[in-house]
Amino acid sequence: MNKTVNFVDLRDAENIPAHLLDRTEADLGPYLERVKPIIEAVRTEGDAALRRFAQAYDGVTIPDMSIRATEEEFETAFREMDPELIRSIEYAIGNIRKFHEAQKPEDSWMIEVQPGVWAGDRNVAIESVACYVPRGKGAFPSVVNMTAIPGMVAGVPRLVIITPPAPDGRVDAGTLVAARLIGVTEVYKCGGAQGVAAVAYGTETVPACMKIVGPGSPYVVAAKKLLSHVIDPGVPAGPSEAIILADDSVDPELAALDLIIESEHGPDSSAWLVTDSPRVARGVQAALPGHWQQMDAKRAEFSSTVLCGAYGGIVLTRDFDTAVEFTNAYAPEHLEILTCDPMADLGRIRNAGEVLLGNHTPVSLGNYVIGPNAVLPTNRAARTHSPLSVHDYMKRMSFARVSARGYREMAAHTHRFASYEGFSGHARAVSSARPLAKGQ
Ligand SMILES: NC(=O)c1ccc[n+]([C@@H]2O[C@H](COP(=O)([O-])OP(=O)(O)OC[C@H]3O[C@@H](n4cnc5c(N)ncnc54)[C@H](O)[C@@H]3O)[C@@H](O)[C@H]2O)c1
Ligand SMILES: N[C@H](CO)Cc1c[nH]c[nH+]1
Ligand SMILES: [Zn+2]
Repeated sequence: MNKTVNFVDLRDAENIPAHLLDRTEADLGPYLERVKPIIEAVRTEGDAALRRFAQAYDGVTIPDMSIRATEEEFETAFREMDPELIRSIEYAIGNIRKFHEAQKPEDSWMIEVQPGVWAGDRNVAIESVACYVPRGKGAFPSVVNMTAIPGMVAGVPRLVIITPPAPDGRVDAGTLVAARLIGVTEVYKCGGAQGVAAVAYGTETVPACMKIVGPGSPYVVAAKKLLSHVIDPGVPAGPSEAIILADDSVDPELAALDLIIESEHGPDSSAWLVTDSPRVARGVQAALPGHWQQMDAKRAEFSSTVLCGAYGGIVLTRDFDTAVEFTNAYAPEHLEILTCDPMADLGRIRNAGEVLLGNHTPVSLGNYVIGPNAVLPTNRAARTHSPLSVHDYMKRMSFARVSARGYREMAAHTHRFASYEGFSGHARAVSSARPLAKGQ
């Protein structure tokens, strides 16, 4: 594999070239056009369209494929699954559930704003949520865990999974095992834009849901964007991306291993080593080919395409402050900090989905077993969005109650506002025209 790792030397640069902050997701144009007819076909033809697209895009050869995973499929998945892997899925579920239970807000709270005036919030689970579990460039029982567990913790009454079928018309076994262990009973075989459309509009088999969560390819991201007026698209989680932020204290072999992690997701991923150490930069550049030779050929190809392409590689900065500045501007989905004092450097990070600290916390652990969610904002969305959490499966409603005592004071202030803004109805509702009992 004689590709050249993308090496960007910014030591003499006045500022960060804007194109370095781009991702493949930045240009959804072609995907938006591509998914429009798919969405319309699912809206008008329902299950028949899902079966047609499963054949066209997922290579399914079973024309009468059952769109909902059957009990027999769940049982077969358990029977065929390596017991050690089942134990690992259970281990991960335990940690992820513990983390998200700690996140869960109380059912409600209330304060007395003024004497005789009470107000508060109630936290209520969303009635129906669809969890998108990708299946194109990999199988993701880990994404089942990351999307279904917070939904169960939140108490969502109807939590379903949609995921692309394999050519034999079945759902990935790990996905079914994780779903059953978590308690999700509805798994539907539809992925890509057609899956998003199915839970947006509903079909004969797939229920319409109020929200969709979970990561996906640009086809999924484009469909969510086009259907955002029909179904809440949730956290913008697109192709995986990472920054490894390193100083001169790190072993380049370790930094190279961790730089590869997210780059292997697909050619549409992004991954950068950002360092002020020429030794580490050159050491990582030299180490990568050896790691690729030890990898699965498809994943090595994905990784080298990313790290030798426009959306990944090595950035060398004149000092560590500039490396931190690049990281905050980039707003990575995953950030690893490999420095002599990562906890101190954590305080300097403003924009990142998750931050993993030190040599013993590679992104792989965060992806699967630590507990925090691995469905994270991509394409710089980390500047304003948070990791998927229990809060994404709930919403708040505020409430208030004003006693007669509180009303007398509030009515006068309210009347002045309404009169100034020209709302006579607002004003009359708090005037002497209000038929309150005498003395109230
Ligand atoms: N941000 C996160 O938290 C997170 C987590 C896990 C994975 N990911 C990312 O999610 C993405 C998953 O993408 P994926 O491709 O593996 O799976 P996917 O399920 O998102 O996409 C595959 C689906 O796309 C559809 N499709 C394929 N070719 C098509 C075409 N030409 N036209 C229309 N539709 C087509 C098919 O229906 C297929 O099932 C990856 O980029 C991965 O990096 C992100
Ligand atoms: N890194 C992905 C989020 O970008 C999560 C994941 C799942 N499986 C492997 N990786
Ligand atoms: Zn990953």
